[in-house]
Amino acid sequence: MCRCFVDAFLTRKLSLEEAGDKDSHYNDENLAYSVINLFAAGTDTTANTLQWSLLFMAKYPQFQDKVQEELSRVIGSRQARAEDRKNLPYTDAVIHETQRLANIVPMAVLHRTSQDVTFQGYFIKEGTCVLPLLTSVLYDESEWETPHTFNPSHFLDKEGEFIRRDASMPFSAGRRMCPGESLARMELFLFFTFLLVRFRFTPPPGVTEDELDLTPVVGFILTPSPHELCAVSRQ
Ligand code: HEM
Repeated sequence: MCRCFVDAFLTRKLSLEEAGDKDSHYNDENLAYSVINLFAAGTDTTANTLQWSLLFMAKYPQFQDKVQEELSRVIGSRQARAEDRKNLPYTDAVIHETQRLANIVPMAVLHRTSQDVTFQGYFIKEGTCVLPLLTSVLYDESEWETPHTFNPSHFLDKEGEFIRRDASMPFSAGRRMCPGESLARMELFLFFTFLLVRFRFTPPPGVTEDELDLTPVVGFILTPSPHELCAVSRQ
């Protein structure tokens, strides 16, 4: 019976051992690191992005209104399914804009050149550490109309249809870009819509929207500073 990633890994390990392969990559150390990677790379990132999305919704009620109007009109009070995304362009744009402005992995992950390279006239020696600064793309003033402001229109055309933007790369780019992108996008869509169908997010009593502070806590991942928000039932 294969219930999960760990079962699949252990089954493969066993069959390789039975076939006499004692030196495969399917060993306990790699199993532990893979599980750690899945938790570290796959849980914090999505949870953080969701925190940012709720903070943006509480701070900008005019955008929350539009998301909730679209959700009520298209799916009503039921839970969204993956296939609903194409019919929810405004909601999709809000999630993309959340990822752009939240910029949670600003320096992607450290890479090292495997050989000497000349890139755009710059010589980079083999073995040099390279940090791809995603901030430079996500906040690029030549790409975005209002790079430093939350603006879902960045991802909408004149008819209100969702548009992809090349400069939207919160998962980085190239061969080593995030392998969890499609899973993360699906999770963000399902969790965000689930919450917004059921709740209205507001600042707590006595706090204004303007007082919600978007300054991130700086670390390897940019997280929102701790906030209290109210989740008011809509049903
Ligand atoms: C909002 C969610 C997420 C964001 C913004 C994100 C972003 C990133 C970024 C920027 C990188 C670095 C890519 C590079 O080296 O240039 C990365 C790597 C990685 N991500 Fe994600 N990620 C997310 C969710 C996930 C999920 C859900 C998983 C797995 C379940 C995952 C697994 C990984 C792994 C294993 C790597 C390392 C890949 C490698 O070094 O080859 N991530 N992610």
